[in-house]
Amino acid sequence: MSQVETFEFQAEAQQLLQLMIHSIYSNKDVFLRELVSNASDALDKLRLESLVDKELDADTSDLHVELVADRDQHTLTVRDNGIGMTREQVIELIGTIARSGTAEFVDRWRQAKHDGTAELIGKFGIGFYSSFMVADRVVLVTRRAGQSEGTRWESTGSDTYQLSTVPDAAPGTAVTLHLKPADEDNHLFDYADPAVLRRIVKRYSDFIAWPIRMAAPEAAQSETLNSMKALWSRSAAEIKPEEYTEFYRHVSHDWTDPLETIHLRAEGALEFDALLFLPASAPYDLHMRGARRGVQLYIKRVFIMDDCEALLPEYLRFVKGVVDSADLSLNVSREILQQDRQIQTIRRRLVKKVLGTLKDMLAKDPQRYAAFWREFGQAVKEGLVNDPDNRAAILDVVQLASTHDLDQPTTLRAYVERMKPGQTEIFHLVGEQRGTLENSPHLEAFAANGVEVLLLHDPVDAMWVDMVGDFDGKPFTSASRGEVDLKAEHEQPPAVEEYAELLSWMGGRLADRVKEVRLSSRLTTSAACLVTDTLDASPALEKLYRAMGQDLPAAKRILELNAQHPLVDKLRAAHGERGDDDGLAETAEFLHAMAVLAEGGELDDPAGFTRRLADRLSRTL
Ligand SMILES: Nc1ncnc2c1ncn2[C@@H]1O[C@H](COP(=O)(O)OP(=O)(O)OP(=O)(O)O)[C@@H](O)[C@H]1O
Repeated sequence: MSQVETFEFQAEAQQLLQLMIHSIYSNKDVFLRELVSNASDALDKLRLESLVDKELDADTSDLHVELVADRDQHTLTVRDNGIGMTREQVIELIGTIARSGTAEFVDRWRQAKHDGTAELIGKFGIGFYSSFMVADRVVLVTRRAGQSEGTRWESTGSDTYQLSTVPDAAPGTAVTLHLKPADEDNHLFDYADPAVLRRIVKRYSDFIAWPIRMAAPEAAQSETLNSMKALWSRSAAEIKPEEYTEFYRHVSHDWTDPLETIHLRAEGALEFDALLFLPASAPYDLHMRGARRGVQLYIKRVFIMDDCEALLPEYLRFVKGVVDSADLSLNVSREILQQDRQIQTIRRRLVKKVLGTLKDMLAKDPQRYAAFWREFGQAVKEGLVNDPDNRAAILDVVQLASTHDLDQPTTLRAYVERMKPGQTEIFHLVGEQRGTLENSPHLEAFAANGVEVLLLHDPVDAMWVDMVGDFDGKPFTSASRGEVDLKAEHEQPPAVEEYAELLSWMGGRLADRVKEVRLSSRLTTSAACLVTDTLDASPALEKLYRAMGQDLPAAKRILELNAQHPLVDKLRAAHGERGDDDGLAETAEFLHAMAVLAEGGELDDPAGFTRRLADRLSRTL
């Protein structure tokens, strides 16, 4: 054997390994599912690569996974004759946490001092490292298809691993676990016992498309442990819920149960099977750029690719599963797929099916739907912007916070049913913080008149609400834009003439910041608020565009004053007596600053504001 070199695991990989070794995760059997899953992926990859690259020197005549249990040595080997890994790949894939964002996530998780690993494990698959739940030493020997030499990797799961070159390695990958002693109280079984292995494979890996064989010491022939039936091609009536769950875990690398299973079999002109899942909780990278998305694509049971983006729009990126089409060419590439008419038709069907499933869930099980919405609602709302064809179906399943009941989000349908006689618009208020919205001065007259307002505080809300226009013929109208006309009975007509001079003087004084100063019909208790002119973009939308790197010039707002407020009334009287002086100008500035703060905005000169306010207050004492 060649020289042995020692390497250090990447720091985050070490942390993850420690979590595995000291795992309190009770179900240790799942290590085998992870290893078989990796082996099955490696077989898929080799078959695909040999189809694409006719020159590849690889034998694909008997692709399979093999379990070799040695009770005397107390070892278990999981072997595949799949694609294998090069030395560099072993270092990259096994020595580090390769997937972007995962390392950062583990770090943040540790810093937040979360205890327990079950939840962490649920956030993303641990894969190969789960071997260290059951073994105190792991040896991996692998040879990449087309290469002449193999690589041996060995580790006890501490800080380092050893690498060496193996000239005569068999093609594919063999992982040998030096098993920890069985400790059934701790759910650690004898994984060199064929009966235990049979049970685990049947339970977790039955649907794997490749044979999983076990050499039977007493018999000449090895036995195949799994039925190998592609789950999606079986009829839904004969599939047990556990089978769906295990399949979900296999495709999603999630260790929890799916929230919903969608099994679709399309027949006729375009034939395809789809088995889709809605996860119970969002992955940590749901809102990160470049996160993995899409489902697996199979063509006539042959695995073609993971993360096939062309099959589902980005706003449904959390959907996991498999699509198997009967009619595509095996030579497809990602670029071709985007253009392919059949793929587009399948995609349309899948989107309709997913949105239809959401609608049913909302009607039949609102509580479960609420859990779904908490996790994925923000992503679904992106569809209102990006998928105009399905806008109506998305609007049907949207849940929004509302002043009607601050603890329970509402559907738009329920809002419309509660609209007051004569109310023709759906009112909403967009902002960044839910709390700021709830207390916003813009809501005062709405509250006084019992008119419900939707509180939209997700970044994407600012975008869709302007784009969508209406629901059920009722336009979306911002509570902080243009004039409001609530036709309140108690309201006194604003004393426009009395205020004309004050308004025009203040308009001049604040001209660099506001378009106009006018009397408000939306305030009952606050002195002032800022509103957006009818055709201007809301500040939330401006901010969103800026965050996306598009510089939208800031539109000036309109300052509205409450004529019933003593401060405004006294300012009018003082201005009538004294005209323009510095003290009054400062009060005008204060009114503007208060309006900015009340809607959660930022002052241009917060330090100057507090200095002037402190001066003022000290004079009142
Ligand atoms: N038997 C194998 N044959 C070839 N490559 C493998 C094998 N086992 C693991 N790998 C490579 O190592 C990578 C890391 O494996 P690991 O099980 O840690 O994570 P994963 O399967 O990618 O995802 P997850 O962590 O979500 O399970 C795999 O993506 C694959 O590229």
